[in-house]
Amino acid sequence: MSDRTPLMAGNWKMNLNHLEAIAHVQKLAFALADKDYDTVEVAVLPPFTDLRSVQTLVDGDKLKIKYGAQDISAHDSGAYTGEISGPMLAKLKCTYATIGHSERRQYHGETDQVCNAKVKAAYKHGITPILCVGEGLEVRKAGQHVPHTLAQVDGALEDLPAEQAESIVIAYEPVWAIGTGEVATPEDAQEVCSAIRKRLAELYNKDLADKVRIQYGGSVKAANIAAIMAKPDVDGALIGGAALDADEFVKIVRFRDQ
Ligand SMILES: O=C(CO)COP(=O)(O)O
Repeated sequence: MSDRTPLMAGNWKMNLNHLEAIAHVQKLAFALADKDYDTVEVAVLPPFTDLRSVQTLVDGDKLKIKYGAQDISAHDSGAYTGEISGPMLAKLKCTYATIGHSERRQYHGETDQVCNAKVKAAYKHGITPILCVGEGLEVRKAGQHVPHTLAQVDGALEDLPAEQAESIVIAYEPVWAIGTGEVATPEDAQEVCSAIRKRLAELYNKDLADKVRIQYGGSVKAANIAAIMAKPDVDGALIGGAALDADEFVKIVRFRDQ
């Protein structure tokens, strides 16, 4: 048993406006008992426009739910229309910023180099990156999923000091399992998560690698989370569709009760 606290994070993607966000977080707060947070860390990753509302709710009611952004700019300020900076997210007391989600890589051309700059920008402002990596279907069919994913890890962590890398969260999200209902097997998840941990030991050291939380993401539901979490190198999940249903998300958080 590792002493890593699992992180269950709901990536809402482009869903739930700020009013819906308030209702949703209230439902989570109501359904989760204090003891749930002792064994599992719970986070929501809403759209930018919801963050202020979520912050107000979490602060006002002293909720233990953490929150973060789905992206972060590599720049601190300036002429970058449409972008949201680290200082802005830090001001909203975001704990996390998702970086390099496959949808950002696919639709917004984010490269490993861009991810690397964003990881550094997050740390500069005290925000913990949730770095997303994972292969598409063609790469998986060619049996290249491990080297492909490790190359993404290498690229995003380039020149990142150990003091920062030790707190990073890495989410292994095979693209073919995202939003498709086709979940990776627990063995698939373990294979890549353990390869990522070994790579962290090579890039840094074993102590650091043993501290880093590595999540699985891709069609996670209450019905499959327990089997995935039973694998030794899986330290939580990044949940898309199922996180939009508060009851389902709470069941995922309580995977140990199943
Ligand atoms: O992309 C994901 C989380 O970041 C996974 O999405 P789904 O859980 O909807 O497959």
